[in-house]
Amino acid sequence: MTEEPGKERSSADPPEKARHAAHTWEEARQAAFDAATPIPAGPVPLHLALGRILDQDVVALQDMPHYASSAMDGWAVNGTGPWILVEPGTRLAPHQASPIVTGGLIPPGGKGVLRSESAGLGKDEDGLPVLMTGGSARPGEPRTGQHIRKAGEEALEGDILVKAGAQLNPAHLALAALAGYDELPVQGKPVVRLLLTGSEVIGEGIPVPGQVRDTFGPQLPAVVTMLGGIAGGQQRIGDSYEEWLAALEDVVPEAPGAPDLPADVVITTGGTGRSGTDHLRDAVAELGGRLVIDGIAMRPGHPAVLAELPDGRFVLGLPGNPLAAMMALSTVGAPLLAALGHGRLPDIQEVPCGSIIEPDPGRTRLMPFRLLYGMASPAQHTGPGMMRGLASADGVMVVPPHGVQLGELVPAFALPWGPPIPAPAAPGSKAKPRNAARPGRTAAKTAASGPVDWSALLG
Ligand SMILES: Nc1nc2c(c(=O)[nH]1)N[C@H]1C(S)=C(S)[C@@H](COP(=O)(O)OP(=O)(O)OC[C@H]3O[C@@H](n4cnc5c(N)ncnc54)[C@H](O)[C@@H]3O)O[C@H]1N2
Ligand code: MOO
Repeated sequence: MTEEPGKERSSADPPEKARHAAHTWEEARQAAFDAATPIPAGPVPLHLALGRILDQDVVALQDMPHYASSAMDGWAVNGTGPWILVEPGTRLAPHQASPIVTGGLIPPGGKGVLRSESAGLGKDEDGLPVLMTGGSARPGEPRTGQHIRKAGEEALEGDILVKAGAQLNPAHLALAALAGYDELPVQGKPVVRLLLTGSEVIGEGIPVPGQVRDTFGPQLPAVVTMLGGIAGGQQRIGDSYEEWLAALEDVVPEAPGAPDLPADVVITTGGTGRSGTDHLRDAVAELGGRLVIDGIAMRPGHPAVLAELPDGRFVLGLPGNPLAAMMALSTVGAPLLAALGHGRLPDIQEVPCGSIIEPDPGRTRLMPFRLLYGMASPAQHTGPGMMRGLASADGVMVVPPHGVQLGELVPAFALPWGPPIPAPAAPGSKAKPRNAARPGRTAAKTAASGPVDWSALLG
């Protein structure tokens, strides 16, 4: 059941930090998915519409092109030459011409365009300037309609230019612009702003003792995008309650170029603990928000929080420890962004486990793994504050509290940036090293008698 402590609290009645009922890992994913409804479709400016799913057909608002124009630099002419020259834009009577450039509006009475390289200027018997064919002109040039782009030759008013459901590519955007659109109706997609907290966190350079380099700024916008969100910029704050409160009221992106769209989700990093410097829950409560998830029985990432503010924004509180944060993002953020973006609850696959993993009663462990001979071996360097193990991982095992036996199938998920988890071998077939059939190799002898723990090979 979802606990909602924020609802009963007021700022005069500070929340009790120590008490909360953690969701199981499975409950937390489902609760995050169920908390959100798909964001309705709406118009977005063309420059932000790339990759979005078109919600309604784009139709031609008028004939395209909407006026007849010249396809060549030269002369708009009426009838046969020689032609008397008149001012550009005036109606052409038979045997009259006026200069025109490529794309120029064909004047009334213009029947064709004589290319500049097919034309020559001369004088008539009265000594007045006239235009004649010459140069590379072919006999009969220009024919009626020659080198004129007719109105409506690309589309007639009302024609469907792009069908609803298309994922908008750059050419779609150009076509919409050509048709006169400034914005397009697209399916909703969550805009995610990041609030990175911690006065010890520095954004550049080599950290001295007591400082840490920010791991979230370089990775979270990309991961948010991979999970189907729109990275909407980020703000950094220190550790004071006032900063937390002000920023949660309105995250002001510092990153230049962030799309100027209201946030649907604010992802915070740090401050999920229960010490005097951890303010997430208090700030959410003071803003009148409700906690959807307050802790998950998993490791790492157990202090993760999901809250909903009265204005409808979700706040996803990731723990400060970098690996813990990524595991919390995979558990809560991925389902939340999927639900907001019209998607399904992300899939969980199974992979044969390449090690014995002892029980850890009461909590799920999320273990980045490496695939060795088709089996998942826990990666090294996977402390909650580390990134090295995740950086080389092939996926993440979801190890149940009762542990896993060697060779047993264990639930697993792919990394947003990684390859899909390979389908496990058919029942009855044994996971074997690729060289198992070759005689004389140690692997061949051992694989024949059952699964082998290859994790010692991981460096
Ligand atoms: N007494 C207890 N202490 C802690 C518990 C607990 O149950 N009882 N849980 C631990 C676990 S597990 C986690 S996870 C963290 C949660 O910490 P917070 O979310 O409050 O985060 P901070 O305390 O602000 O930072 C934790 C850690 O992460 C580093 N950090 C913060 N931001 C960044 C960043 N942008 N890039 C890299 N590293 C970052 C920060 O320096 C800290 O080292 O609480 C444990 N403690
Ligand atoms: O579980 Mo914490 O979330 O270890 O790092």
